[in-house]
Amino acid sequence: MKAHVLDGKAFAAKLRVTIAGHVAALHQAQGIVPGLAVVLVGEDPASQVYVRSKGKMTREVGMQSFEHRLPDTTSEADLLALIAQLNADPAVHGILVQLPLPGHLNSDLVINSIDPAKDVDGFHISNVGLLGTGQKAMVPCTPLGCLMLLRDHHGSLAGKHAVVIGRSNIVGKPMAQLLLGDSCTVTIAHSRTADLAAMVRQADIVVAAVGRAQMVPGDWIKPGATVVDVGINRIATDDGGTRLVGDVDYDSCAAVAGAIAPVPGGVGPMTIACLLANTVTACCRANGLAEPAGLTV
Ligand SMILES: Nc1nc2c(c(=O)[nH]1)N[C@@H](CN(C=O)c1ccc(C(=O)N[C@@H](CCC(=O)O)C(=O)O)cc1)CN2
Repeated sequence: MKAHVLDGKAFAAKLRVTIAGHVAALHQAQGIVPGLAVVLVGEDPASQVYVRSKGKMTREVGMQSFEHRLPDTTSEADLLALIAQLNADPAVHGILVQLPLPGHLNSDLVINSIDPAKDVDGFHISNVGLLGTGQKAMVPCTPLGCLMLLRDHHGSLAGKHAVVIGRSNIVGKPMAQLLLGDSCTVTIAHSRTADLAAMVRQADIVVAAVGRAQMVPGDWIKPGATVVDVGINRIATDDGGTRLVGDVDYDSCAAVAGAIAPVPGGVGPMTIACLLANTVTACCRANGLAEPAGLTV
């Protein structure tokens, strides 16, 4: 059996077309243009690529993009002052601080200084609490993208056993909350889980977000299970170059799974599309307007 491929690239492209329609309608009916501010501190090469892509796609769907690039010597006080300015700016509906931040900056402090209503990453402690208690929140983009792919493939997820490998605040924990919200039975596993292979073999849905290249082999996967790979790992190739791989060993997992989200082209593109979706949602909430259906949970 060869697994069905969950094509995040195609899904994200369609979602961006839908978002562009909502942005145009907001402009026409209300004279409002949603605005997204992205803050990059330092020169991490991968972060620079993601931030460039975010700006480009923001503009492509018709929203305003505000980019702030700060040197890696930026003090915490200066970064907090910029966030305070963006919090107060009515043209800015969404604020995102690209992670990771340079080591001298306290990420928790910085994230929690963002107005929760503009926290389109869904990382602010208020949004974490709202999501965890089943209330209306801003939902982290990568887990939201995974959930959209899973719902699109399965319809209802109720009763399925989902094993999330990884316990990060960005992916693992919010992913588990979202799957619980869809009535899955959820196990959060991690590098210190006893007999991880046996645990993963019980899963109808595996979400791998552990940050270790090709860690999950095909013989950990229950035949027919759905595998969502969140990993982004660059590994060396024999010809001296590099290539991107996920946290699962694609070929052996695809041979056993019923469906699989690949790397690249699976969850990654969904992350940015969901960021744009969250910005439209934040803009509608800020203006007391009905939220378009299908952009969040
Ligand atoms: N503030 C945030 N920081 C980070 C987040 C986040 O959601 N918020 N997530 C990641 C990085 N990220 C977005 O910021 C991101 C990662 C990957 C992709 C993507 O499209 N990947 C492509 C491959 C791209 C490549 O070739 O390198 C794919 O998987 O197909 C988009 C966004 C950490 N920081």
